Amino acid sequence: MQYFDLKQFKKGVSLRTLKKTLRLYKYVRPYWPEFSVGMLFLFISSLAGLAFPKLLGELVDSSAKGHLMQDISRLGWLLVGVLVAQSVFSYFRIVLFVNVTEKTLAILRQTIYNHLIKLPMRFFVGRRVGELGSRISSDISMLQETFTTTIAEFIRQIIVIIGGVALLLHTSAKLTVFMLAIFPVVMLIAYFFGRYIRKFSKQVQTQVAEANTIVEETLQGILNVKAFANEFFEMNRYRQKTLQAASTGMRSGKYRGAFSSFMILGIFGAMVAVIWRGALLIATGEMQSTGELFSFIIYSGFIGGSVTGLAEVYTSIQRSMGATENLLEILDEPAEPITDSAQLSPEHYLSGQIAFDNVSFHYPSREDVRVLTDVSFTIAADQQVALVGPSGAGKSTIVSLLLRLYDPVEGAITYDGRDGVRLPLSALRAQMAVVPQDVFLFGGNIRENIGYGKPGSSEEAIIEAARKANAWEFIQRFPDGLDTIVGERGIQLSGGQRQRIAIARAVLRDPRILILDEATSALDSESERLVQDALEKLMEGRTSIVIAHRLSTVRKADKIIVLDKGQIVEEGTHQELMEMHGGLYKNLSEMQFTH
Ligand SMILES: Nc1ncnc2c1ncn2[C@@H]1O[C@H](COP(=O)(O)OP(=O)(O)OP(=O)(O)O)[C@@H](O)[C@H]1O
Repeated sequence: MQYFDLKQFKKGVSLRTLKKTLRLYKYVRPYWPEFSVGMLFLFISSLAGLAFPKLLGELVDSSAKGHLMQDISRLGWLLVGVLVAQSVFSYFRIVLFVNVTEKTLAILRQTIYNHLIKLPMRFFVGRRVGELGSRISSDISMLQETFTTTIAEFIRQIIVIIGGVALLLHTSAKLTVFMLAIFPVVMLIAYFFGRYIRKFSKQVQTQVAEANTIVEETLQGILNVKAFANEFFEMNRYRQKTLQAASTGMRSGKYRGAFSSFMILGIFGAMVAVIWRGALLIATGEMQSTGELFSFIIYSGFIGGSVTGLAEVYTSIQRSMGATENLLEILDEPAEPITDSAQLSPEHYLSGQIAFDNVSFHYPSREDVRVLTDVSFTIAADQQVALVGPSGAGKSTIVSLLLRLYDPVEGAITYDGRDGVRLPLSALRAQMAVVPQDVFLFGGNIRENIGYGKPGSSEEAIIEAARKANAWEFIQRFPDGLDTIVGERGIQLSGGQRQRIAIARAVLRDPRILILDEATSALDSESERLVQDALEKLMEGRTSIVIAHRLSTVRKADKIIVLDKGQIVEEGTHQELMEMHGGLYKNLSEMQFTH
C-alpha cells in the first residue's frame, strides 16, 4: 500500500474518488434524521439570506419614492425579522451538523483504530508508526472540517448562486446575461488556478508531517539522542525539514497571493462593469429604479463571493477526499482474523506440542533474503527447548512464526498435529505468552502492566502472579505499591525489575506455550538469580521455548536447537552437543566461557 500518492492528488475530484468517498456515507447514515433537519435549516437560512438584498433594495427605493414612514418601518422590521430568522436557523444548523460530525467521527476513529490494531505485522514493519499516527489524526481533522463547514458552505453557495441568478433574471435579464458572460470565464480561470495551487499545499502537508516525525521519533528515543550527543545532528535535520516546508509554503504563498489578486480583479472588475452597464440601463429607462440596481449589485456581490467561496470549498473537498482515500486505504488492508480471545472454545485447547515441518521463510519486505531454510524440529508437550546460535541466525524469526505474526513461505507449523493456519489466530495466541528481551511497559501503573497478561484479573491473582515472579517484594517497597506509575511518565524500573513484571504478566496468563527471549544485557547476580528462579518456576508444566543468549542458562533444557544462517545445524541436549567435536554449540560455549 502506498499511503500517500501525490499523483492521485493531482487528479482532482474524479468520479472514481467521489464514489470511493461516498463509502463514508455509511458512517453518517445512523444520524441521517439529524443531518436532514440540519440541511433543512441550512436551506431556510440560505433562502432568508437571499431575501435580504431584495428587501434592502426596496428600502432604498421606498425612501426615494417618498413612501409613508409606516411603509419604511414595515420594511425595516421585515429586514430585522429576516436577520433574526437567519441567525436562529444558522445556530441550530451548526449545532446539528457539529453533533452529527462528532458522533460520526467518533465511530470512524474507532473503526479505523479497531482495524489498524488488527492489521498483520507486515503492515507495521517498514512504516514509520509515528508518521502513520499523525497522518491518520490529521486526515480525520480534515474530515471534521468538511462535515461541519465545507458541506454546508458548498450547499449555501450553490443556493446563493442559483437563487441569486434566478432573482437577477427576474429583475433584468439583459444585465444578468451581461454579468454571466463575464463570470464563467473568471470562474474557469479560478478553477484551473486553484487546482495548480493545491499541489503545493499537499506538498507542504507532507513536509510538515516529515518534520513532525523527526520530533516524535527523537522525543521517543531521547535517550539515544543524548547518549550519542546527536542533539545538533537532530537540530540540523529538523531545521532542514522545516525550512523545506517553509520554502514550499512560501512558493505556494506567492501563487495563493496571485490567486487572490486575480479573484479581486476578476470579481470586483466584473462588478464595476455591471454597475456601469446598470447605470446606463437606468438612464435609458430599461431598468426601473436605483433600488433595483442596488439589490442587483448586492446579489452580484453575493454571487461573486459564493463563486470565490466555491473555489475554496473545492480545495477543501478535494483535500478531504485525499484524506478519505488515505483512511479507506487503511480500511481496505486485509486484517488478521482476530476474535475475542476471552471466548476460547475447548476444541482449540492445546497441549503444547509443536512441530516445524520443512519451514522456509523470508520477510515480506525482503523477498530476496531467505531467513529460514528447511527448518524442521519437534517439541513435545511440556518440554523445555532452547534456541541458540549466532546473531541473525533466525531465532527471533522462529518465535515470530510460532506466534503466527507471519506465516511460513514453505512448509508448515503444527500445534498438536494441527496446521497452525487452520487454528483460529486468537485461540492460538491466547495460549501463548512471551517474555520479551526489551520489556515494554505501558504508561499506567504496575497493576495494569501485570494485568495486561489477562485483562480483568482480580487483585489477588495479580499479587499472586507478582509473588511467583519474585516481583512482589520490590513492588511492596514502593510507597504506592501496585499503584506505582511506571513507563514513560512514571518511575523507571531496573532491567531485572522490568523482566520480573513481564514474568508476572506471563504467570497471570498461564499459557500452554511460553516463549522467553532472554535478556542480552547482564543483570547483577542477585537480580539474575531472582529472574532465573522466577523463570524456572514459570516454565514448569508447560512447553517453553527460550531464545538463549547466554549458554550457561540452557544446560537444563530438554533440547537445544542450534541455528546458523537460517538452518538447523545441531540438535540435542547440552551433554550431547558438547560431545560433538568441532560443533558450533561446543565452539560457542567454549568462546563464552573463556571470555
Ligand atoms: N522484519 C524484518 N524484515 C526483514 N528482515 C528481517 C526482519 N527481522 C529480521 N530480519 C532478518 O532476518 C534475519 C534473522 O533475524 P532474527 O532476528 O531472526 O535473528 P536472531 O537469531 O534472533 O538474531 P539475534 O540473536 O541478534 O536477535 C536477519 O538477517 C535479519 O536481518
